[in-house]
Amino acid sequence: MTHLHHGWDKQPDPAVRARIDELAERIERYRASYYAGKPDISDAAYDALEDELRDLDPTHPALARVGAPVTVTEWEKARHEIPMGSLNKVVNEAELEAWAARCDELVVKEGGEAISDDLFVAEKLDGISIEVIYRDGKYADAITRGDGIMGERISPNVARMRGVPQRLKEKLTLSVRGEIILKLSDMKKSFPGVANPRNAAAGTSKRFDGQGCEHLTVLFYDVADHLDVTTEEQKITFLRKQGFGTPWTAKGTLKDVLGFYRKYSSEIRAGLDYEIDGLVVRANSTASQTLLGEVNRRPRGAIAFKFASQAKVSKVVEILWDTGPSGRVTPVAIVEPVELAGAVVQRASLHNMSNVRALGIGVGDEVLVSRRNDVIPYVEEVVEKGGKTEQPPTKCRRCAAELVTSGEYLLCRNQECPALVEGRIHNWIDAIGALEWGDKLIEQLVEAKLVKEPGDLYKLKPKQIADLERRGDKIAKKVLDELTSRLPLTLPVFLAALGIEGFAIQTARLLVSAGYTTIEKLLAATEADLAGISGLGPIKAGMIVRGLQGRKAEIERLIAQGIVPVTQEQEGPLAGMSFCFTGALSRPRGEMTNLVESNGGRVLSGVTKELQYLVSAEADSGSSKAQKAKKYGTVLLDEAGFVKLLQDKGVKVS
Ligand SMILES: NC(=O)c1ccc[n+]([C@@H]2O[C@H](COP(=O)([O-])OP(=O)(O)OC[C@H]3O[C@@H](n4cnc5c(N)ncnc54)[C@H](O)[C@@H]3O)[C@@H](O)[C@H]2O)c1
Ligand SMILES: [Zn+2]
Repeated sequence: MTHLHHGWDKQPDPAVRARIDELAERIERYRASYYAGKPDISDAAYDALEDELRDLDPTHPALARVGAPVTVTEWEKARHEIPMGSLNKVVNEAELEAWAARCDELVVKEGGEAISDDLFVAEKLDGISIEVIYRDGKYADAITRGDGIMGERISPNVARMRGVPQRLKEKLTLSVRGEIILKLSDMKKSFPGVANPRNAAAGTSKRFDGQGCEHLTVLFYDVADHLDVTTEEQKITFLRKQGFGTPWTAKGTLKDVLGFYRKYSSEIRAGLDYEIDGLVVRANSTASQTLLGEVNRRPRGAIAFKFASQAKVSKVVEILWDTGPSGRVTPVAIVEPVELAGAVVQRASLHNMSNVRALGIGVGDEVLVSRRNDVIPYVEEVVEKGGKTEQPPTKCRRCAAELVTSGEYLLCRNQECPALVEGRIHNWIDAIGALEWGDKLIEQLVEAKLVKEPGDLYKLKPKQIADLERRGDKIAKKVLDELTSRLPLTLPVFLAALGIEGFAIQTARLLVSAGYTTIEKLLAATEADLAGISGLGPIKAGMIVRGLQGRKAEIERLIAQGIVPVTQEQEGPLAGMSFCFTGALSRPRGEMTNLVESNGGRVLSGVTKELQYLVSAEADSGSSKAQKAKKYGTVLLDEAGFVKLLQDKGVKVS
């Protein structure tokens, strides 16, 4: 971290001073690009830097500016009748509560009424601010925010946008404020290849030829003075009556607002057809707003309640290329420690090789690290280059084998690579459910070359384990007992333990219930044989066959050692039971089949001698299947009887 908290009683040290100056200079530069519709960095990175500056120097003039000065363009400059401001922001509930409490205190002191019980909320649209002027009810002018005082007159463009009436319902002269946005559905339809609606809206709305403006939308949220209203609610009602499009709004108490915010953060936001970056909360009463006044062209009686962005800037110290258990090489950035969502972060994922290339990241770079919903932190972007761009390695860091590229990934294909061996052993231990076997022990055994494949586990002598660092006789006995206590393995467990791609336990069970009841039968199966099994398909069938063939020698060694999967009995509470479904049942057939199979039972398509249970809508139906079943002595069940049987066996049925 370049800064830590330091007391304001002291003069800031020169390093902090330098960081302040650097941040201020960069912030100005980023703003200029951003308001021209060509941001250099993401909003999250920008906000992180602005927050950092605010922490270091809360009264820095760079923080007080609104928008950016208008640069020379084809558009005519125009002065706003009433300056267009910005909003202060809060990013969590505690900050919002503090804002409301402060407002209440100020208003009450001035003889007004507390605002917390009468707030007005609107979606905070992530677009471009615009002032639109009507004269005698007719559309007259549209001016961008610019630096808040002077903007650009882009009237012909805005006239073409949706949600902007040419005429009002009444012959009024007034100035309204709104946000130019590009709806996501319109972006998809009319702006192929564009990913950021805000930037597209900014660029398009300033095109001199006006092309594309017909796909933009303006939503209005404010009407300047001219009117005789006493609340925000009346303003928005007025706007809607005059034919303006508006964002969603609501009135409520502080508690209501917190509820809206949670609902928006957790679900509503994701389903909207346009982007919002928070909610705007204001005192509903315009009198209270006037009492509260403004500071730095930011009203005190209103606040941007932004959705949390769990991102901070930090510096890359090192880039690691870890080979994982599947051979995949995952790049990880080691960064200077930063606190994110309550945790100190030092490692951030870079996903894969392609991503490293796309980011152009290197040691020494300033990066934006984020952590969302408790997932592993990752590097979102390079904010500023500070060093050489990282070149992906050509050799595995674990085994020095040449790496190969597969799609977006780098892979170590050396089957003897310790990372892969560890991965396979790990998978075996997990699948058979042996306890006491930690990662570290597996690592030690692989390192000592005592274990190369699962079969080697069963050859281990207690002394070999006991002699490892920090182990001993007791541990050795315990882990070896665990291992043998799991024998014999059922066929599905044996198969899943091999860890073949696309071959988890469910799939293994499916194969067994489809008649592949021995390992020999499976090894003899072709892709075409397996592809015919319902629920498998050709892709999985291919993976299974190739995976099994690739491990054939190893499987044979296991069997030769006596690790023979037991095949006669399946595992699960319904092991050894068979069912057939017929007629219209209330649950989908697939669900019933899955219920049986995932608990070790078998589903047959017709009534045979070996069928134990026939399940139909009515247990005593006279259907041909039912008659046949009676002849064979098959038990007839209705759906309720079936459910009861499963429940009696301990199967959960929802
Ligand atoms: N990426 C970059 O380089 C960069 C640079 C500068 C600023 N920014 C971004 O710009 C934003 C800050 O600048 P700002 O002052 O333009 O906006 P702001 O986020 O501070 O919010 C104020 C603006 O919100 C808009 N708004 C939307 N819905 C509204 C509603 N219902 N009621 C009232 N206002 C509403 C208005 O245009 C208003 O001017 C930040 O999100 C920041 O990340 C990014
Ligand atoms: Zn390797």
